[in-house]
Amino acid sequence: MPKFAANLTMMFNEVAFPQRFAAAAAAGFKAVEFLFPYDYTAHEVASWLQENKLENVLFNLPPGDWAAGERGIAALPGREEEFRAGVARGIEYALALGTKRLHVMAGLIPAGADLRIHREVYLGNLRHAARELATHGISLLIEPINGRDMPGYFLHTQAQAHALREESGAPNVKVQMDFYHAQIVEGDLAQTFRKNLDGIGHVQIASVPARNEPDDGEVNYPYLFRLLDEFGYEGWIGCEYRPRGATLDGLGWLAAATTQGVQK
Ligand SMILES: O=C(O)C(=O)[C@@H](O)CO
Ligand SMILES: [Mg+2]
Repeated sequence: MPKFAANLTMMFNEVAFPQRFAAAAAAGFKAVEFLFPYDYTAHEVASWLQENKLENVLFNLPPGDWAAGERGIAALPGREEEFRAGVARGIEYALALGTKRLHVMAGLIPAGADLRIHREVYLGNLRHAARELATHGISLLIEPINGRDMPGYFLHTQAQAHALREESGAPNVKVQMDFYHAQIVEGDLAQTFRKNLDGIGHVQIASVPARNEPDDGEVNYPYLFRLLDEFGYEGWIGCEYRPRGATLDGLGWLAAATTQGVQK
């Protein structure tokens, strides 16, 4: 049965990050995801999860200098040492939080760069991270991101991500299929999901094109939720959207999905 996790980076921004855990739990969520926990100690974040009986289903490995505009370093030559240190830091947090999925961002590639070089670096880093994570039973996720929101990002299409996943040779490398990005890049969401089901480790949702609640725009989410159920998807669905107004006011879609028996 599809299960929904609140994305605390985008949702419940009415309150500061530490208070978003209680807000999500009060709204009925049993699980949360967020981009980065590193501004806080692992102990602090673990305590917010425990106090609110929440599971953390996903966060990202350190992405390089985010404030300076970096969006991951996994495909950037010359950053391998920093990448490995980031993997160790991510594992340290994942163990403290009980997290079983870590997303690794590939990075922005300069125009005209030799993509073969970036691909080789990326595969080498994926294999290293996957090996380290496997010893703790953690999956490594890679996510194609649309080039309108993130121009220059290395990974765009589902096919590209699944080809790299297979080439990594690591069974714990999975694709994070964000329906918002996938719809913007290529559409054909239902068939693409069905075809790649075994290689998908996490799903994220938002309306297209506004990236708000999944109850408007060009994607029919009630239909997709039913399909995910029929296909036997057992993973989490991260609600990675920017609420149009107050987060609670926009949760009607979740109540409807729950009533229809989508969420258990
Ligand atoms: O943009 C997305 O979609 C993401 O999931 C990123 O926030 C990277 O995790
Ligand atoms: Mg996403």
